[in-house]
Amino acid sequence: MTNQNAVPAEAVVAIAVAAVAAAASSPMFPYPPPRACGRKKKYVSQLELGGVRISAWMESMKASSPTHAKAAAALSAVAPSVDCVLEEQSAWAMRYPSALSMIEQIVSASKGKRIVMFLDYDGTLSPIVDDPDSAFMSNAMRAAVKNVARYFPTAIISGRCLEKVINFVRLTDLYYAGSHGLDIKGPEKPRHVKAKAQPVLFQPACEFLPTMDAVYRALFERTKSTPGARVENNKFCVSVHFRCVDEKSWSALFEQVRSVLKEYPKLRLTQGRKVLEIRPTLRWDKGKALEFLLESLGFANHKDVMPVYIGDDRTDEDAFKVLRERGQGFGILVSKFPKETNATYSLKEPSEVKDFLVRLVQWKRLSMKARTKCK
Ligand SMILES: O=P(O)(O)OC[C@H]1O[C@H](O[C@H]2O[C@H](CO)[C@@H](O)[C@H](O)[C@H]2O)[C@H](O)[C@@H](O)[C@@H]1O
Repeated sequence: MTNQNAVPAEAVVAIAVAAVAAAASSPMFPYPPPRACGRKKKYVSQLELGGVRISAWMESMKASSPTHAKAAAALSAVAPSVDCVLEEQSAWAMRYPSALSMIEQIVSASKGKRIVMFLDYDGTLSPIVDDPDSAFMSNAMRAAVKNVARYFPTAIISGRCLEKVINFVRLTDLYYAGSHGLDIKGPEKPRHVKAKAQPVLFQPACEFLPTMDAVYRALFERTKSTPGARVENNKFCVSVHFRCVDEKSWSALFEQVRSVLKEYPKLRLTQGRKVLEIRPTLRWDKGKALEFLLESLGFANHKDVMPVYIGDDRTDEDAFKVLRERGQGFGILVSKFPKETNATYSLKEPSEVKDFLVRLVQWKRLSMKARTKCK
C-alpha cells in the first residue's frame, strides 16, 4: 500500500469530523467552531497530503484535545445560548451514558461471561500533561489496575513504545501492546489463559524498524526550529507533539512533517490529542490488537467473553468499532466534552476510570463471596 492510498483513509475521517463539526446544524459536534463561509479560503496552503487538503488537517489539529476554555469558546460559537449548550451536553450524555451510572447494567450483561479489560494509557490511566515524559499514573490508579488484573485478563494498549508504557504502569500480570498494537507482549506467567498458552510476543512491523529510526531522526532535525515541537520515538511509531507549539506555527510544523513524509511512502500519518503520529502503512491498529489478544487468550470465537475497552483518543475508536462490529462488550470513551464516538458509554476523566475499575472489582469480590456462601 502506498502513502497515497494509506493517508486518505485516516484523513477522510479527519475531514468528516472537521466538516461535521463545522456544520452548526449538527448538535453532536460542538467543536471546532464553525467556520464562516469563505473562511477556509484564508488558508494559504491548499497543498495535499495523500490527496487530502492541508486545511482539513489544520481543522483536525485544532479539534484535537480541546482544553476546557477552548471547548467552551467553541461551544458558545456554535450554540446560540448557554441553555442550548447544556442541552447539547445532556443529549450527548444520554446517548453515551456514564459507565459509572450504568455499572449495574454492565455487570449484569457480563453474567456467564468472562470480562476482559483493555485500557489505553495516556488520557485514560494518566491525565494529559504538557510533558509526555511526565505522564505518570497515580498510585491509586496503579492499585486499581492491579486489582482488576487479579480478577480479569487485562491489557494496556498504547501509542507509546512498549518499554515506555511498561515503565509507566509497572505491573506484571498484564498484557501490553505498545506502538498502537505493533509491539505486543504477554506476562511471564499468565493467570487467565484458557488452555495451555504460548508466551505472547508479536511484532508485525519488524521490517519497518530501520525506516522508523530514520524518519524519527529526519523529523527531529526538520522540526527542531519550531519552538515547543517535540518528536517522540515510539519504536514502531513516531509522535510529533504540537501541544506546546503556538497555534500560529501549526501549519508550518505540519509542512515540516509533510515534507519529511514525502520521502517515506510506506508510512502514514494519523492524529491524536495534539499529536501527529507516523506509523507503517500496515493494516494494524488498536482494534486489530484487541482481536489478536482475545485470540491469544483463547477467546477467539467464544460467546462467553465480554471485552471492555476504555480509551480517550481517536486511535481508540478502532477498538470501539471492532467491539461494535463483533456485537460484543462495550467501548467506554473518556471525555469531558461531546465527541463523535463508536463507544457505548463514557467517563469524564482518569479519576472516573479509576472509580469504575474499583467498582468493578468490588462487584466481582461480592459476587465471588455470594457464590462461595451458596456452595
Ligand atoms: O495510546 P495512548 O496511550 O493514549 O498514547 C497516545 C499518545 O499519548 C502521548 O501523548 C499524549 O499524552 C501526552 C502526555 O499527557 C500529551 O502531552 C500529548 O499531547 C498527548 O497527545 C504520547 O506522548 C504519544 O507518544 C502517544 O502516541
